[in-house]
Amino acid sequence: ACSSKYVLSQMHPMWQGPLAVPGGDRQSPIDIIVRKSVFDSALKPLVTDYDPETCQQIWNNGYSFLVEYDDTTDKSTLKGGPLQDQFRLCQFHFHWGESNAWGSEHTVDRRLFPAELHLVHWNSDKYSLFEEAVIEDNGLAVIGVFLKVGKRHEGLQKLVDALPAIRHKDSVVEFNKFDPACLLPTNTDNYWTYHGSLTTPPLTEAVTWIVMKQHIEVSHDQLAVFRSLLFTSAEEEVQKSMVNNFRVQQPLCGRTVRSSFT
Ligand SMILES: COc1ccc2c(ccc[n+]2C(=O)c2ccc(S(N)(=O)=O)cc2)c1
Ligand SMILES: [Zn+2]
Repeated sequence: ACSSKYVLSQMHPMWQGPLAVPGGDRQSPIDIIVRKSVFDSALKPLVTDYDPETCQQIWNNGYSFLVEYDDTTDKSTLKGGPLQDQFRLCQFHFHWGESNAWGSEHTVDRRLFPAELHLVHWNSDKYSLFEEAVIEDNGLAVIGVFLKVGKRHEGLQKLVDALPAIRHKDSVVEFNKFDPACLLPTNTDNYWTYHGSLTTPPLTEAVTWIVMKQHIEVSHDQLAVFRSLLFTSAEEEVQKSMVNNFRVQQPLCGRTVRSSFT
């Protein structure tokens, strides 16, 4: 597991702050301006190889909910695409809005989506722990997938059914045999990629972002269950709905966004 060790207290739920990292010139998320992205024929297809047996738990960290994977071996990996090394899946989570009108972190030509999935991986060729990788330039690779409201996503339902058990911050339940590949779009060959950062504290500029061009569809009711989660722990008297847990777009600062497609 890659994030359960972290105390997330520094991550105030409504935190979307102007908080910039000193000298932070490669922050995320960004607006992807399609006509300004540069086609790179050297970009390869993504190669994901996820083992559902490595799925361990699902928990509410007070900012989103995370599905964590055993990343002590190379059983669930990502390579190819823009990556030179092999990366290990450690967790996936989502960002969403209080309404279907917004919620994603990245935007495409300023278009907002109701939610965005992040599959978080760390470079296991170069580092031996997530904690080491998270502070290195080429330490992390995060796949971003946009969610649109439409037909029900059968694969997502198993995850949605587990959410009521983790309504409050810091609640954890065992969660096994979930194959995150079912959350990827049918076409994973078309993506944008750029160098950026974590979108929550510690905002480290360690991420090779791989944002899928094709979205996935989930039902309105499935997304409504995301919004039934709470930022607050069971002890707090005022309960706050977990919504709008996204960061605002950050300056591109001269970075180039490459595309794997024309
Ligand atoms: C070194 O201290 C850390 C390191 C990482 C922490 C973290 C707290 C929360 C999330 N993380 C994360 O791992 C994390 C944060 C954001 C993202 S995101 N939204 O995919 O950019 C992915 C992963 C603290
Ligand atoms: Zn995220």
